[in-house]
Amino acid sequence: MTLQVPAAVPLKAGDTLLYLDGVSVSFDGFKALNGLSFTVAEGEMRAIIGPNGAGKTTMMDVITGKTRPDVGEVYFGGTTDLTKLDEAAIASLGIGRKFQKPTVFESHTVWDNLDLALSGPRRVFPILFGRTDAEGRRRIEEILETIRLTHRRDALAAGLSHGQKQWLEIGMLLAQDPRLLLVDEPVAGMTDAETEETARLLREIACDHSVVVVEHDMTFVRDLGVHVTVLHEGSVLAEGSLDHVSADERVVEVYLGR
Ligand SMILES: Nc1ncnc2c1ncn2[C@@H]1O[C@H](COP(=O)(O)OP(=O)(O)OP(=O)(O)O)[C@@H](O)[C@H]1O
Repeated sequence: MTLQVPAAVPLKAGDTLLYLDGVSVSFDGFKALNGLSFTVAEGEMRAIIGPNGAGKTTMMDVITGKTRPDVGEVYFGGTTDLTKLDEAAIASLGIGRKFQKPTVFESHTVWDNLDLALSGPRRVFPILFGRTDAEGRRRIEEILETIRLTHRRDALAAGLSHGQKQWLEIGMLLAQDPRLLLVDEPVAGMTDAETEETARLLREIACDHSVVVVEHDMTFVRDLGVHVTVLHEGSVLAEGSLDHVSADERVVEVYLGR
């Protein structure tokens, strides 16, 4: 095991869960991120909005270690330098990511999907032999309640609606007990009712997790009722309540007015 000595931790990162400062990423000379700086506090839910190409996916890729920044600082929990770690190490710190397209195991039941996700590959063996312990079963029941799928527990994931598959995948993230959930466009393709329910569901999850949600659906972002960071051309254009950023002429011009 290598000891991580937080040598030159910026003091300002100390009381944040997620800290990005001056992060830039170039692809063939094009700056997808350009001096991106923002922080997320422990226990906070933050919405990230911005036009296509603003850098939202690249930002998620940097946080999860999929893409290395050319310059800039990225700290988790105040002291862990994420730019030094690979994707697996970052995931094991408790940063869980949900991509836009659900990737549940279609031929398994809702229950088994959650069981498999509960604490990773180490547990596949007990699951195969039906040996998930009482604590594990209690945790799955709790997650089923949160993701509104208790009544579908024995259904094959293939038979769920698109919205329910998204909820199941959020549940699979929860099963890994992350400190920070990164959720990419969760309501794309959902019905209005599912979208409303998803805002409620994420607000419940945010009571005991930190969450970063990327989303284009403004009705949904309003329902979340959280601070919003507006990205544009790889950096932060505006930040604050949705009402605050909606009143910013620059935000209207590059995004909301479109
Ligand atoms: N691997 C790559 N190679 C070259 N260019 C890339 C790469 N990844 C992203 N880009 C470019 O960087 C810019 C930012 O892309 P990114 O996907 O982060 O934006 P986004 O805000 O997530 O957009 P969307 O809302 O469409 O998902 C875009 O112009 C994109 O074409």
